[in-house]
Amino acid sequence: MTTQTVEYIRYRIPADKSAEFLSAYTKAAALLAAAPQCVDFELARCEEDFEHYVLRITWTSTEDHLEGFRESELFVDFLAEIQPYIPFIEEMRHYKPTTVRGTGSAVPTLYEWAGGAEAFARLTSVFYEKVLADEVLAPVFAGLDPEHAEHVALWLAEVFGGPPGYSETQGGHGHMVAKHMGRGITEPQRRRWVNLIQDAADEAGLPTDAEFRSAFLAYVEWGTRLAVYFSGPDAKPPAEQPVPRWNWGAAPPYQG
Ligand code: HEM
Repeated sequence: MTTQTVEYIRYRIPADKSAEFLSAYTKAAALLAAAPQCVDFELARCEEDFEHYVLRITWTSTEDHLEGFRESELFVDFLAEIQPYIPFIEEMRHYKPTTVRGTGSAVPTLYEWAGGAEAFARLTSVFYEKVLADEVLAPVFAGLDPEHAEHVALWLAEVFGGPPGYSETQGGHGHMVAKHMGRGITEPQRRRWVNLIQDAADEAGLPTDAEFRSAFLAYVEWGTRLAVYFSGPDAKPPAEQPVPRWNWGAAPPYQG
């Protein structure tokens, strides 16, 4: 359970003070942005009743907010900006996030964008043909289970936001990671894996747009580096964790 807490501050600002309120918060925002206890924040104005504003601030924890930020020099400057509006606060409390959370379907998943299950099946089948013909990787995958490519396709599909096919038929994150333990994967092998999966993505016709490929490669970099770590001598078996769910990161899909 995260220690993060979300503070909601509801204001009712008379119409004649609204411009100066927004200007004060524009300055106060720089102080929140500089606070190491602040994760993110947003001030929203009510569409139905312009006098109502809600400021949402996510803090690393309630304690960090009350004993860290509130005791800091930044807070002195922050307070100087927003003090005139304290009498207009209607609610100021911390809320703990519950497990009820999620994202909607406004943004397609990487899985949908790639072309769904068939796209990942094409990808891994081309990829493992390349792997088995590759002088660096062929020895690593000698005696490969014929279903390996299909399993990896299920894994990638699930990671990129598709159905939980790997978790349901093979196991969770720990199961997948365990397949790499003791294999002593080297950096040249890892890098070849990364290069070949990108070649395979081209040949299998996965989208080539900048946003998709940068998100795809980000996961491949992350995943292969974890594979190297877990294949090494110091690796401890991972605690069972859910399969990671990768998303678009800083560059969402371009939908013109
Ligand atoms: C993003 C990176 C990676 C992903 C998503 C991935 C995925 C997987 C999955 C899902 C399995 C289990 C397959 C099954 O359940 O049958 C597996 C096994 C394996 N992986 Fe990876 N892997 C990655 C990186 C690597 C790298 C860099 C290497 C070596 C260069 C590697 C070598 C192997 C080997 C040798 C196995 C065992 C194959 C077998 O069952 O005989 N993997 N991988």
